[in-house]
Amino acid sequence: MGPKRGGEEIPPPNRRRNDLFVRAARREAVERVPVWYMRQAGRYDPLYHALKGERDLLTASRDVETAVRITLLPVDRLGVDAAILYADILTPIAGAGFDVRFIEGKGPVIDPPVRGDEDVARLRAFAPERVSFVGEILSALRDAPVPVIGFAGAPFTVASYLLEGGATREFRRTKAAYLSAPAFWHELLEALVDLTVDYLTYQARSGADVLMLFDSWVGALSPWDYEQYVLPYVRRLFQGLRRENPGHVLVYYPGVSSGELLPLLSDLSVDVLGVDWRVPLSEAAVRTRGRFVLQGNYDPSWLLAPENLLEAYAERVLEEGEQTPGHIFNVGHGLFPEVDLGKLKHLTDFVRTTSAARRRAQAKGGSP
Ligand SMILES: Cc1c2[nH]c(c1CCC(=O)O)Cc1[nH]c(c(CCC(=O)O)c1C)Cc1[nH]c(c(CCC(=O)O)c1C)Cc1[nH]c(c(C)c1CCC(=O)O)C2
Repeated sequence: MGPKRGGEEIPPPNRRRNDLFVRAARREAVERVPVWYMRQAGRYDPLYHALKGERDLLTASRDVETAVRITLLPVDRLGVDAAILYADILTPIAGAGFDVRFIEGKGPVIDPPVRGDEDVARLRAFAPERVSFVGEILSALRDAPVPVIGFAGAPFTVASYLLEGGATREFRRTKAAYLSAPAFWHELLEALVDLTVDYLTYQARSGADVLMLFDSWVGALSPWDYEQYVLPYVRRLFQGLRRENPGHVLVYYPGVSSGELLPLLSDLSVDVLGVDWRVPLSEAAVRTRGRFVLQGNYDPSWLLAPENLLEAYAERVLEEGEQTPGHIFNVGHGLFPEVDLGKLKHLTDFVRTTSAARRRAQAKGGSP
């Protein structure tokens, strides 16, 4: 029998054939830099579209067999060192009974959006069993060759979809909520923190090795607002996750244009911090006082460059990564559908072989 927590049996950890990602996240010695990509599910890959068919994302991800195959697709096609659950940050929001739709070219739409306390009550009534397909997908991935990343949206980023009803550039309703209805904002973010701790803990118990929190849009805030209206919830969320899942790797991605927020994050209880491409990794390490392994931060648009240039950029990112406490290669924000599968495979191979050669040269004491 495994250990118990809260009266519930905790399954033993998974054994992966390739555990490079987890070792790098724990700052153990690695023979090369692990690599995976945000939004790697495969919109650049015709096989992804064939597996998904005419279904929308939420419908396709409820089909456990399809979701498992899509989760593993980039592992097979690209040779990445981690797989990420095929779901969305709005999966639990749909599970809580909100009408969430993905509209081609527009992104997610929530209609009607959140307006009052009854919506907060709906979030409070969510239990992970309402999205039991997520648990089934992760259980089916216990034999996967690489670590599996479970994830959720962070309270601010999810609140912005809930309040705006969809994507926005200005975040006016979201900012109005914390500025002019702080009690409501507090109730909403508290509800999202609790929901997210439960949901990610459920993912860990179901088989996820890594728990990642996407806060893609916090870069829209000033450091003052972030510190006052968002950071306390992020902090509490990670404290809860650490308490419930002490053996799991925790990752925070503060998203696009978050460079000015980095100094505020250095005391967060996480192992890995995702960085966008606007800040060099060496500088991100200074801003976070060397507290984290850094993940990133290749501009996905560099994949539009010819292969020699695309390699030069990758080498630059690898060099920067060597000036941090540890590096996991990734894009600074998600891959987009126009990315060429062949070029992405080329980049992946390049990162694998180049970082291995650099490590070997360093071990011999020479310069790479
Ligand atoms: C902000 C955000 C969302 N979703 C997510 C974030 C955080 C990361 C980020 O900043 O990119 C996270 C996400 N969404 C999806 C995954 C799983 C697999 C993967 O990373 O490849 C993950 C980790 C599937 C998805 N989620 C979505 C798709 C594309 C639509 C589809 O294939 O049906 C996928 C594969 C749709 C989605 N979902 C969301 C948007 C803005 C969009 C549409 C925009 C776009 O097209 O790029 C919300």
